[in-house]
Amino acid sequence: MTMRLDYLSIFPGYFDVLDISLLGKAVDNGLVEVHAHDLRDWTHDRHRTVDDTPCGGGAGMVMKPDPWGEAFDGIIGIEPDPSVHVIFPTPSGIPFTQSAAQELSTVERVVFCCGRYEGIDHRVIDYARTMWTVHELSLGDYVLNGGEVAALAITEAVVRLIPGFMGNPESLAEESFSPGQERLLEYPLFTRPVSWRGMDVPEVLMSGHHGRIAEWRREESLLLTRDRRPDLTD
Ligand SMILES: CN1CCN(Cc2ccc(Cn3ccc4ccc(-c5n[nH]c(N)c5C#N)cc43)cc2)CC1
Repeated sequence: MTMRLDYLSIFPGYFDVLDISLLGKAVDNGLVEVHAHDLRDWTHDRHRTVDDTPCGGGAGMVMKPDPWGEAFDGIIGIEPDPSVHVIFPTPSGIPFTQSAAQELSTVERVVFCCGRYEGIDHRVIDYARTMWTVHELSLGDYVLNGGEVAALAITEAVVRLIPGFMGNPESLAEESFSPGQERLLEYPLFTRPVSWRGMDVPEVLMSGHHGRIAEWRREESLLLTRDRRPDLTD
């Protein structure tokens, strides 16, 4: 299966980065195809206007619905198709999780709608919900300037789960936050040299005793999780 990824944004250049690193390999291997679109291509005025003042007053600007609607018609089509998943990154979205990434990794077509300013006219989201499967997702409780960085993060989390993408699929199953995994943070990692600037790799890791190593790693994960993410131990 090839996953088609579309990105709608007034900064389509954000997505040039998808041509490099592992994601670039996924494109070369035909696992994903990536299409970035400039929302301003669906404006008709000289200034290529995509925003206007908020109805009801308030600070900042809101993205006009018209360019989004015309872009949807051109990129996705005018017929409803629930197999198309449309993602609106937004501060008011549902927190994006590994299980959401897992679900999205089986989808054949994903369209990211990257807002800017104070957000997108809500009728765009309401319209999209009548046509496709819509996800309003948030990366976390902090404020970004737009949806592009979130779209890149969601893309990386999803694409790496596509069968055939990662060389060693077993490593995915062991990762924190993977379904079925106990929700623990990763233990500390070490590699050569064994001694570096007066600090040594923990002896147990050099013992070759797999049982003791597994025990040490679990204990470290438990300590770290209890210290940094007590919410995961509920
Ligand atoms: C009246 N006021 C009341 C406060 N709001 C809050 C607000 C709304 C938008 C923006 C900027 N922005 C525009 C599109 C867009 C998409 C995603 C994100 C985003 N931020 N953080 C995440 N985890 C994100 C994700 N994913 C931010 C975005 C900033 C602040 C404005 C209106």
